[in-house]
Amino acid sequence: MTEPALLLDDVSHTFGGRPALDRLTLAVRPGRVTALIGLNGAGKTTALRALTGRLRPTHGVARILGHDPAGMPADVARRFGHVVDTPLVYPELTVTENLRCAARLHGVARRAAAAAADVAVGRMGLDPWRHTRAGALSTGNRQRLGTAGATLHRPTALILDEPTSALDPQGVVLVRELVRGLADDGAAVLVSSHHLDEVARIADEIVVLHGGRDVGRLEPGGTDLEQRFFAMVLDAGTRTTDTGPAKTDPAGTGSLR
Ligand SMILES: Nc1ncnc2c1ncn2[C@@H]1O[C@H](COP(=O)(O)OP(=O)(O)OP(=O)(O)O)[C@@H](O)[C@H]1O
Repeated sequence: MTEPALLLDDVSHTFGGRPALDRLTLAVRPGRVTALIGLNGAGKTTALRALTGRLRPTHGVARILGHDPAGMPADVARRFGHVVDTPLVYPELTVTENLRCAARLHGVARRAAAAAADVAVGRMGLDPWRHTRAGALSTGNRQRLGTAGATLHRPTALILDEPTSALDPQGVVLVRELVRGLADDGAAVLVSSHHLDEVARIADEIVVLHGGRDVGRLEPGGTDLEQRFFAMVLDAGTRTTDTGPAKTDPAGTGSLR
């Protein structure tokens, strides 16, 4: 079996004594998309921050392509892409300039960077805004730009924290195609989301987090995902963090917000 390209091994983290992650182990192998799903405060972003090296976990090990994320060699860092917290976008630069910059930062040669930026503009539906300053973009288009910048070098390991949270239905489809395309080319992708319907369409595996713990897996092709999600969360109890009681979804949107 191939080695995981993204790995959290027995990772725990506390904030001021409060557990945010509790012995979480997660491995994403090349060609696979894993979705992390959970209620607000479940620990999704903390897990992704630990994996990207933005947070040094209290216990356990994080690895990106076999390396400590806080000290990746440059050639490994160039095969990695991520958007966690705020996307790396320069507000004073245009969409195209930002993407060229992102390509260069990921080690793409100058001439190829211009071409990669053009492809990324098209792929994320940003053509009407290619000469717009990033600071003047709508929230959704800024999110499209962040995702484009993190993926235009075709990373082999990719982490996206709620990549569709601000997107319209067209943007959701574009992100889905992008993520699936990268995975089909061999990338390992870890994506967090609140939207079961959406992750069921792109993920090979759905990991349910609650109170910082892995409380079970959902089969993306399965039925009654939402019911099974809430059953897992209720089973796990409400003993940790500020996750709070499980919420229902009266609007039937499939959103867990
Ligand atoms: N910098 C921080 N300082 C203190 N507590 C934090 C910090 N970041 C996260 N937490 C706490 O850790 C727990 C997990 O938070 P996290 O942001 O990882 O959850 P999440 O699943 O991403 O939530 P959401 O769906 O709301 O984005 C929560 O109890 C949160 O309050």
